[in-house]
Amino acid sequence: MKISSIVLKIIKMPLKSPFSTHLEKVLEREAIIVEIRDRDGLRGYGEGVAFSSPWYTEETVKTSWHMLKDFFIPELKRHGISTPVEAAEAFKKYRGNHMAKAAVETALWDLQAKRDHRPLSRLLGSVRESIPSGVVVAAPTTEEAVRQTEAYVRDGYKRVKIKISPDNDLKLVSELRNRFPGLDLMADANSAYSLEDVGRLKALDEFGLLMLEQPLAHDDIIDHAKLQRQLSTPICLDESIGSLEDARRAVELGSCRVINIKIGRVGGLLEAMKIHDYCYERNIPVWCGGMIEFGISRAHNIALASLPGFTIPGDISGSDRYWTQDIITPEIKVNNGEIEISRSAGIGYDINEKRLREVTVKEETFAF
Ligand SMILES: O=C(O)CCC(=O)c1ccccc1C(=O)O
Ligand SMILES: [Mg+2]
Repeated sequence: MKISSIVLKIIKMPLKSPFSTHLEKVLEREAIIVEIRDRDGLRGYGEGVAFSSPWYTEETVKTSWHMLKDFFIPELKRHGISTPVEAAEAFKKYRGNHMAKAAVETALWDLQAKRDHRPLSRLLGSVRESIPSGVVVAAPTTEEAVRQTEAYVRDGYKRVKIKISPDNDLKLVSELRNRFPGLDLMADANSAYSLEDVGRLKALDEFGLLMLEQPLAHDDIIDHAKLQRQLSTPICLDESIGSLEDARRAVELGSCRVINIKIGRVGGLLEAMKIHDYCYERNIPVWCGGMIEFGISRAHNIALASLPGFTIPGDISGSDRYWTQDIITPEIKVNNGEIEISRSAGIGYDINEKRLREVTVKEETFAF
């Protein structure tokens, strides 16, 4: 199997409603689509999940494009690499830029599974038929958050995550708890707190949250360990975990009891699976994080989240959570809180070429 060409695209689409956090208000999503074609005519797809500005991690759409064009695609070409495991190995010599690496690596996983005529979930080792679906509420006011939560619970979502900061935490969490006493509810702070807020965070212990995600700094595991010792609510780390080594250090220090795995944040599916395996052996629950993504990345997330250690519903919602129309067909649907795993080869969804064309703002082809 040899790669014949790689096509990079930037797409842009407005969100159905704003995604509000204390760090950023996302109104519109740009992403990079990677299409890898082989000499037999098969096509593998990946999605670069960096945002337009570096508010969540240091990468952006533009830095990802630069890394892909000037380093990662030439690296594949130079060494005749066509498998995801070889690509992950070759990319190790370049520091960081995990989302750009994952965009290519995930496209190669899709291609590999299509070559093998198997669903990607099966290639990764899953036997599940469906996965439970969770949703994120990131509304600008408590009233709006309550309204959205009601609608998502009615739609069947099995777990709701809210975004909190010192500006809204106790009001929002207590209001939702009053209205939905039995709901599987968790809160993500995206580093809105410091150890000085330990009193505020201890007050949240009363509300039976499934977990508290990334309360402290994005690059910290020391203070999180100090905080975890004072909280009964499990801490889940997101931003702090960029690799298996990060996960090992955080677990050994007691910085968290749960890990959010995002394929883009950790540099690809291979590293994501290594973190899963490490946690699975130690009975540490993991779940699959979300990046307000389009259907290609969502499909890769579904395959990953079908592995046995993913015991908590992830931030994997239906295509209609954010988009009036997705770039894949069929769109991802949530039925009774579950997403069925496609039985088709690869990611299991086709590209909606017409929709993709409509939203493409930049395109470049690299011949091999
Ligand atoms: O994809 C989703 O549904 C939202 C997931 C989410 O909360 C999120 C979205 C963008 C950036 C960071 C985060 C996060 O988990 O911290
Ligand atoms: Mg998070």
